[in-house]
Amino acid sequence: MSRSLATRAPAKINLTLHVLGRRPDGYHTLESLVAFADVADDVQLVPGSRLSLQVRGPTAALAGNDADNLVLKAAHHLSERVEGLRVGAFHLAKRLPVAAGIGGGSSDAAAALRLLAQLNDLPLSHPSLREAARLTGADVPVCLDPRARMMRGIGEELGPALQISPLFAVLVNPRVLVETPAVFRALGLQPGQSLGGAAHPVLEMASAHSLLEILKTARNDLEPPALAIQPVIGAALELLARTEGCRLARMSGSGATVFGLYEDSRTAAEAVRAIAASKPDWWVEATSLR
Ligand SMILES: C[C@](O)(CO)[C@H](O)COP(=O)(O)OP(=O)(O)OC[C@H]1O[C@@H](n2ccc(N)nc2=O)[C@H](O)[C@@H]1O
Ligand SMILES: Nc1ncnc2c1ncn2[C@@H]1O[C@H](COP(=O)(O)OP(=O)(O)OP(=O)(O)O)[C@@H](O)[C@H]1O
Repeated sequence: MSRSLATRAPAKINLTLHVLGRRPDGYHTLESLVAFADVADDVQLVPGSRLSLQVRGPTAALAGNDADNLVLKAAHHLSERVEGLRVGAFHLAKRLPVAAGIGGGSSDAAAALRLLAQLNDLPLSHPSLREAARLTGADVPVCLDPRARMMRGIGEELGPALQISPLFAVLVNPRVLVETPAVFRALGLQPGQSLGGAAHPVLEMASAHSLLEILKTARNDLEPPALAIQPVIGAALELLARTEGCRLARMSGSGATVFGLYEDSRTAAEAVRAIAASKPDWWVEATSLR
């Protein structure tokens, strides 16, 4: 019997997210510095003759039907493109919040593609793998090789991996589901409309301190429309911003997860304690981002 393969599916954090316009097909063009957390789902693949999926874990019930899971969607896209693809039984341990702006489903799908690549001796740069990622969702390509990098276009244009100094972060999700299409719609851009405007600030990756200063000059353009849909996101941002040592509080992706950045792990851990004490039902995690 073949050995099972396993990988982690880390949360994706949009440290910045600038919307540049809306394409005639309705998708929005973006410029985003993406990083990855050390909180993650776990994906396992037991090689076998049939493709299947079993989802367990604290947030499994929120992830929808297994048949609609992005893990299977990605695997189907790849098997349609690679003749004789070896497959098997996927096991997903789901613990990341769902519909939360941290790309949980996208990262699971990308993890599944990595495992299929490993099983079939395909390099991560294989065109069919990249195509399967792109067809599965806008955030899947950046999650294929989960290291900090710039993401452009609608998510398919990726910059080189960036050696950023790990950032000490706190992730907060007020446990409301936010659907990505609704947030983009609430921006109110017309198909074909361009916002022009300043490109992303140049990222000098000298130190965590200078990166923080650069991040402060950027923004997440999806924050205002997401807050209009779910005002509790504003409360989460305020709570983070008020914790001692918080250098920056911002929303990730289309929300509702927000992140705070801190100078060190001690102040980050202290912030987790303070927020968890006042909001015991919220998801609050200390993590490093890289
Ligand atoms: C907001 C981000 O999380 C930032 O990283 C992503 O752009 C969203 O990526 P995603 O959730 O993988 O998005 P998809 O599942 O491909 O698309 C969901 C919906 O979001 C909108 N969408 C998504 C990506 C994009 N660049 N422009 C869009 O307008 C579209 O209405 C699309 O129908
Ligand atoms: N493996 C999965 N994990 C979570 N959700 C999934 C998965 N597969 C499919 N879904 C569906 O995808 C939708 C979006 O979930 P996901 O957690 O990926 O959103 P997100 O964090 O907002 O993603 P993004 O930041 O890429 O917009 C959910 O409503 C869920 O029904």
